[in-house]
Amino acid sequence: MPYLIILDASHNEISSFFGFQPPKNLKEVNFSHNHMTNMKDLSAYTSLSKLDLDNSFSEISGLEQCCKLTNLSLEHNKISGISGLDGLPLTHLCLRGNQLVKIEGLENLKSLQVVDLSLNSIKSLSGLQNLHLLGSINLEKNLVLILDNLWKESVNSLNRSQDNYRLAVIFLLQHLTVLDQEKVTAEEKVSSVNKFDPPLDVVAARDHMIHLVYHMMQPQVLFDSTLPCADSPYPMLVLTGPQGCGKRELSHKLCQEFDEYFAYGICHTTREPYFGEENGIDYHFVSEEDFQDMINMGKFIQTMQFGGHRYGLSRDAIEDVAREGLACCVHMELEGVLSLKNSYFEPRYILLIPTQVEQYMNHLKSRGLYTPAQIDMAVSRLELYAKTNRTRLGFFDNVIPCADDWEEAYQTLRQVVREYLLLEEAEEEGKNNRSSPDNTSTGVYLFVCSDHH
Ligand SMILES: Nc1ncnc2c1ncn2[C@@H]1O[C@H](COP(=O)(O)OP(=O)(O)OP(=O)(O)O)[C@@H](O)[C@H]1O
Repeated sequence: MPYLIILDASHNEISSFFGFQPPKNLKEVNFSHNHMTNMKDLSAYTSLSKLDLDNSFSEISGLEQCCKLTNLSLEHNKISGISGLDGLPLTHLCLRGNQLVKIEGLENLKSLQVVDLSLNSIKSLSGLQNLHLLGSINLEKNLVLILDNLWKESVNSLNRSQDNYRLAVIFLLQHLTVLDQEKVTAEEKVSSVNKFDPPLDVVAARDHMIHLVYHMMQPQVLFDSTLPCADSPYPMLVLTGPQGCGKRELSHKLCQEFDEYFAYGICHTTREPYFGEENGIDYHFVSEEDFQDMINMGKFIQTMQFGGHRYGLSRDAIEDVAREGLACCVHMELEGVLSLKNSYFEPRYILLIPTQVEQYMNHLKSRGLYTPAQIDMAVSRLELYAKTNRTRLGFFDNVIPCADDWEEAYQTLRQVVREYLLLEEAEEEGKNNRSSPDNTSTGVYLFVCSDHH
């Protein structure tokens, strides 16, 4: 039958495999449900595009030359390892009901769109990560319960329960449209990203929500930082920028020089103090447990995780400063800013951004506090700040470039703050009219009334 195109010989008792002259145009063959045990070389069947071989094979072989094979079903065999498929143009592959324990040998099947690996003993999903066209996968009835061994660390650490399974797989295989025979919905895709790699705004919104709810569960109190009018919120100054960019030193310096206006807001952290740092001056150094207790008691305005430690600005830290009649000056990373922006405080945000990457790296190295990985992380976050500044107009009230020498940056910062405080104008006025009362001493008032609001 030289013109045979489709052959269905399924559900018979055939034990020998392809024992006939290869018809030149044979495209689809179904030999499933027979008694075959060994695959054989099919290099002469060059037109084959669809092959069903549900039998008793324990190994895949002989398909290497089938350069048109797009659909292959090896359902219900005894295959314990995937091999011999490299480079085939397969789009559909079914290995349901075999003895697979891991996913291997698929990395070069770049055209794969639909894969059925159900009813095996697969424990890990690694082996699927580079299949960018994969839209449908069936993993039902496997051991993929504990998704360790994954290729994304965020999922590795978070995903330990069956509940997370579906979202974790959807997150890892972002092109999926069908998982375990169920359509992947847009909501699931969003939830999976929000769970395993949430955008900064989502993290900030969650952080704010937690602190707001815990705070609302506490008895209500009138705070010193609550000014009587909504138009004049309590004044705060936030210096932000990547780790070690100098914002901490500049905040301290600013609070020293402008001590009639600002005091340093002391955050809490769970990290150990560095050499020379003092509890209650640089940070309140607390245990993980105490930090969590403070969250539960609604003590924080915002918190963030950074480098494996937690940081948080407490209401009391702000209150301590407000009680003195001063504005609170704090420094924090971008995530902290995003969370604080959700609160009712309306600080001025000043971004300090290192302009010389090399210099910034050397500075971090010279501090002797960070591992190379931490330095890389800090440097990679430069772009995050730069991008936020580029894409979110007005997100930062001022941007001050800083190089190795912070004196120049401080002078710019100082000038910016003097403008906020309307000190120049007040001095000018004082010069012009020496007899008028000096209004520069009420720093809080001036700070609020500047052109920002
Ligand atoms: N409450 C907070 N929310 C968000 N970020 C914070 C908070 N408190 C501190 N940070 C920031 O966390 C980062 C790590 O702080 P840490 O003091 O451990 O690092 P550092 O190496 O001394 O860096 P830096 O000199 O910038 O403070 C810093 O960028 C710091 O500004």
